[in-house]
Amino acid sequence: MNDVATQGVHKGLVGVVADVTAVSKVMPETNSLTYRGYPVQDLADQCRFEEVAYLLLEGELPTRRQLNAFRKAEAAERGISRALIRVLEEFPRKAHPMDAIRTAVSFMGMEDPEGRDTSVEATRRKALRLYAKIPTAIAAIARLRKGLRPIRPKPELGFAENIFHMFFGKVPEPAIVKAFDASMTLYAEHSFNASTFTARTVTSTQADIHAAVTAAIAALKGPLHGGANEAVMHMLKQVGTPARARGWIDDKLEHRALVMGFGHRVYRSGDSRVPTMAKYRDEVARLRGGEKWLEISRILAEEMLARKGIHPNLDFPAGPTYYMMGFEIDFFTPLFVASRITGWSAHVLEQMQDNRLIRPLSHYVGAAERKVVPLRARG
Ligand SMILES: CC(=O)SCCNC(=O)CCNC(=O)[C@H](O)C(C)(C)COP(=O)(O)OP(=O)(O)OC[C@H]1O[C@@H](n2cnc3c(N)ncnc32)[C@H](O)[C@@H]1OP(=O)(O)O
Ligand SMILES: O=C([O-])CC(=O)C(=O)O
Repeated sequence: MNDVATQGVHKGLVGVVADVTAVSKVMPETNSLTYRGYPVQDLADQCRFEEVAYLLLEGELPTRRQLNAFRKAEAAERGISRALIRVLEEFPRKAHPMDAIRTAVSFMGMEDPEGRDTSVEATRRKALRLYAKIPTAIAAIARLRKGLRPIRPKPELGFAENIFHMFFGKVPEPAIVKAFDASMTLYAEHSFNASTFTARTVTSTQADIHAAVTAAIAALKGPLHGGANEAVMHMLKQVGTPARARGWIDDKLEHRALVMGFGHRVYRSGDSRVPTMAKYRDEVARLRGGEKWLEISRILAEEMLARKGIHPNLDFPAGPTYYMMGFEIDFFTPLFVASRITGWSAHVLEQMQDNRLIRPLSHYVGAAERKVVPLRARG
């Protein structure tokens, strides 16, 4: 095998700057992140997710009047069609909800009144419909697979409250809603991560936003990306008790296994979003009696840093937070979708407005050129 590095190959596109963006800035040197110039921690603490969604889609934080109009428009689009519900009813009960929401978004594209219109104006309207309808579809998937009827969205509820209402039929206390809302803000956007880059690649072919988002959901599912928030909770449950945590990690590191929720391609000394998410996780643990998960998490993080020099990423505190809120583990990555749809849409719009087909090169290392032997002579 040739030495690929000497051939100009950037495996995994490590270190490659593929385009410019004005959506967000990831700064590993200071462990910080801004959305359109605003520090993500400040957005999570001081704004509602609806304001952040508006910021990502429109480029500026909304005035009160703009926010009211945006909320109204979103609330009016929350409903999903009977046809989509019938499709969801047919899905196998054992289907992973990420596969179900990926297929639901693909179906929404076929139903959308502007499905084939790839103008910027139509794409902006479709982005709003996706942002409004995705939570409704995810909650319907959660209910239907238990044999329960979906709960209709309530237009008078905020984005976060409405998700709890559609999943559980009730809205928890404000501190839990705030923690969830902050997680939506923290998950919303992160420059050219694998799923966003996938959405931009699909958009670069002039395919429509539903195609781009369907592909982005497929990319987010993997455990090296969004799927890690589910893997983290499975891992914490497998560890089981704080007393077992050090032995568990000894075993993993001895076998050179990945410890989920740790490491990051861009951040090397800590993920900008972790302290804020950990603060809300700790509050949820206090309210829900989940201190055991905090103690296991503390030991795993301490050991990973001391022995491997690797820090946790956002999925590490987010996974147990969703668990303590009562969500089933295989809905954690779909909840990530409900947030990241805003970042994906902002990137789709940005790509459309200054497009060039994304098409890198490859360095060939296969067989040398040879003659085709006809089938009858191949034995
Ligand atoms: C929202 C998000 O998508 S955040 C990311 C969520 N993903 C996870 O939590 C999955 C676990 N983490 C990982 O697999 C990786 O850290 C990734 C995929 C996120 C980043 O991958 P890369 O940039 O290719 O890894 P990187 O080059 O930093 O790895 C360096 C070394 O650290 C090791 N390492 C990195 N992460 C971990 C981990 N979580 N557990 C154990 N070892 C790890 C690698 O195996 C590698 O070891 P080696 O040099 O002996 O081969
Ligand atoms: O940036 C990445 O590679 C992954 C990530 O943290 C995200 O998408 O939020």
